[in-house]
Amino acid sequence: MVAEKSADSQNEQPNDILVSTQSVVRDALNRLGYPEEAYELMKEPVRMITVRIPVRMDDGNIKVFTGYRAQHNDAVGPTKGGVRFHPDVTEKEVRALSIWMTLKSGIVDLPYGGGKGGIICDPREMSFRELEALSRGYVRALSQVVGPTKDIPAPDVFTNSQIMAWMMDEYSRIDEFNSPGFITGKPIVLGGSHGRESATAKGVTICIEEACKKRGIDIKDARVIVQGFGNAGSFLAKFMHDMGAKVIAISDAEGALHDPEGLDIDYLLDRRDSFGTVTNLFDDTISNEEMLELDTDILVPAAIENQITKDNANDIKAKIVVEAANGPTTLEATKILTERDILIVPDVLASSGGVTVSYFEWVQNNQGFYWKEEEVQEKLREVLVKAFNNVYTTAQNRQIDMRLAAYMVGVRKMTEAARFRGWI
Ligand SMILES: NC(=O)C1=CN([C@@H]2O[C@H](COP(=O)(O)OP(=O)(O)OC[C@H]3O[C@@H](n4cnc5c(N)ncnc54)[C@H](O)[C@@H]3O)[C@@H](O)[C@H]2O)C=CC1
Ligand SMILES: O=C(O)CCC(=O)C(=O)O
Repeated sequence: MVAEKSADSQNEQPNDILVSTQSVVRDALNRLGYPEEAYELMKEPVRMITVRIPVRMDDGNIKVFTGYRAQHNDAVGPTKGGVRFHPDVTEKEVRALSIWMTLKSGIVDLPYGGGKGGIICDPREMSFRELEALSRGYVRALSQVVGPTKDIPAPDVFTNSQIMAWMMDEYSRIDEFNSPGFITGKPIVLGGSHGRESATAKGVTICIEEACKKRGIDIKDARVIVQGFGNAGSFLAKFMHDMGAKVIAISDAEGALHDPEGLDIDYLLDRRDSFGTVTNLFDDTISNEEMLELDTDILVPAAIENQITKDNANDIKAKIVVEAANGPTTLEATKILTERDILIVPDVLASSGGVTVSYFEWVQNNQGFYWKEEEVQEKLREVLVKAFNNVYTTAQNRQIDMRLAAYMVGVRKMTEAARFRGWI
């Protein structure tokens, strides 16, 4: 098949996450023998919406924020994925993130396509009232194209259950109907699911357990480094600590903490703020860059994109890299790590616990009957163990890395659904 250059690849940057995602999607579809149309459909979201949201700030002035929602593909079912509030959000990033959501849903076999949203803002510098106005404004701007059977948002970087609650309330007012299934990651009293808050980290933990079995590592003796101390990273550090591993370093946007004897995770959890910042309370910090290169058994990037690149991949000392964050490792770095026999458990598999329990939440909202925490945990484990082994076996059988294997597993469901619908 001819490898045509996409419009984006003409301005290709080495760490351009959309271009690199498209190239792995193309490779996966080619290896599965799908025609070029499948790639044409998969390479971009079917719908990309830009919204402008005016918010009266506390100083009395109006500030107009830009937000995005990408709906990648709804061949399988409604689109689904988180909304991030971050100053570095870009349209291109949201497009790539929506493709990853389609892949995740395919890997864990959910009845969804991928979606993703973002607003360019810094919630760390906004008041509670301003954040509420922004969250409600985003939903008003998108109300015609989202909904429990169309596109279902959820939390992501710097958004949380309170923001989901405001968004659900705004949608319910517009819809003139109480609509808990419009959004997931809600507080329990508003129809949230037990286990959703820690679900991403729980899914990462299950992947670490499975990866350790493959590489003969005992978690009880293992040293772990976690980049990012927010929803994904802090719960993960706690789970690893409780399983007897030594969490020797953690970080946030301001820096990193390192103790070769193991950090006091319960103390750090107690002191972190709602944006996952804790290192600012300490003097003896190191940089995120230094932390990634420390000697360890397991490295979990759980913050942002493009953290492991060709510039530091040769200095990574971990035996296993498990990607809790979306897109933390570039393709060049993936190649280097794989050549060095470091096992990478890719984001679209490792972080799929979040959307899996979001699906459980949506199912519970739709049926109006709620499950116990143990039931959620049991179902999550079953889904993730199966997904991990499916991807691992694909990688072994085809002699390819886990990222490409995960994409091969992930693209299949959407492509088959599109074919049956007669779209390709
Ligand atoms: N929350 C969820 O359910 C899911 C999250 N993810 C991914 O996990 C990653 C983290 O998300 P959350 O934990 O939800 O976000 P969060 O907002 O709860 O925490 C983000 C953490 O990353 C840190 N951080 C931000 N910028 C950084 C930088 N430049 N360098 C180092 N650290 C930095 C923050 O200080 C904070 O500790 C993201 O890639 C997100 O897309 C993936 C699947 C689901
Ligand atoms: O819980 C969800 O629906 C989506 C989570 C998400 O945005 C992600 O996995 O990146």
